[in-house]
Amino acid sequence: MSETGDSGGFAPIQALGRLAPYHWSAGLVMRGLAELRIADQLAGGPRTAVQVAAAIGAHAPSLHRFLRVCVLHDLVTAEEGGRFALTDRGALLRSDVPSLRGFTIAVNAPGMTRPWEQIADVVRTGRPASEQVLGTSHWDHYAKHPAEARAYVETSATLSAEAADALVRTIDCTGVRRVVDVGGSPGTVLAAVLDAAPQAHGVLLDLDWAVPYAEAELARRGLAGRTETVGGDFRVAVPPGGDLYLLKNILCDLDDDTAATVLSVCAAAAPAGGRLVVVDWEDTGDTSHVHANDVEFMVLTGGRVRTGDEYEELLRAAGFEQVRRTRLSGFDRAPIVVLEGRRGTHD
Ligand SMILES: C[S@@+](CC[C@H](N)C(=O)[O-])C[C@H]1O[C@@H](n2cnc3c(N)ncnc32)[C@H](O)[C@@H]1O
Repeated sequence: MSETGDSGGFAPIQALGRLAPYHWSAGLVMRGLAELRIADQLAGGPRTAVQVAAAIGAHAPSLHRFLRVCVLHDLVTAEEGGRFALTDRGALLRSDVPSLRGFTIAVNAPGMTRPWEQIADVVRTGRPASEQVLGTSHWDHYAKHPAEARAYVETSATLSAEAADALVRTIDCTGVRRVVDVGGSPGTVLAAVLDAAPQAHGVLLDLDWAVPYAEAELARRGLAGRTETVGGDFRVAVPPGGDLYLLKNILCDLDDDTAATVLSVCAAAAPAGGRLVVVDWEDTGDTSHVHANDVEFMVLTGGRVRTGDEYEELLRAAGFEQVRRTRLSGFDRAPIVVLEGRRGTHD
């Protein structure tokens, strides 16, 4: 807000009027820009809508009108001669460099946006909306919508890469022989652990639809010979005999009862003394970006972001002892906690 009480040159009511319409929001405009691969076309320099439309096979007058809305979200700028230039923000939607293009498409896909349309109901009832609006759970929706699944998995790989590198600097991988990554697709985290533990073999469990993505990634990383993949439901069973069980960003998607079930399933599969490592968003008490993730889980799956104490309590209740807690460095805006426990010797 400026000193005069304006917001971006608008009176508050006008500013809110421009913020309120969901379908004008940066998210959906970015999704259009990303799907049309417009940023790729502008990466080499400013071009007119006619030039871009010819390259991407679009209706030039409509593209021109759409690009003017992209200007409002600082994705492009309008230049002389009717040309549009890419901004630094818009460049993050290119498809030919590591970018947030996949993320933008994935988080604005119907599997995510349609449950969010029920936000008032979710808040009223305390129940997630996916089943009600999609007719299936959040994760099973991907089995029926491969394009959304692909965008989600690509995003997951991009977003997990940095955390996976931080994780292998945080936990001790010395002497690990058999790592079981529970809900591990697309394999980014398992690959990082196996790179840090060259003596280890890896097993990745995920839902059937997600397994091929993990297989492709593990093969791409040259790890096909050191890994096996299993399709299944971690609420029912996980592969036995691991000396290290990994659950990264799994508990945040689960309500307390299901989280307790999954941890008990892991405890039953692990040998006495077997290690469990939970890596997840942490509610540190301060308002942070993690609270947006928290509401996302509330809406989509009924999960939630927990405090370190809450995670620790879940681990201990499932029979994991000697619980140690640390945090991944470099994730201050959305803290990520790491809890390590060992399965007790008693059953
Ligand atoms: C938020 S992602 C985390 C992926 C990975 N651990 C990471 O951090 O990159 C959750 C994963 O759990 C898998 N998943 C969800 N429900 C599952 C279930 N009931 N059984 C097995 N996997 C499941 C999803 O398919 C997805 O790959």
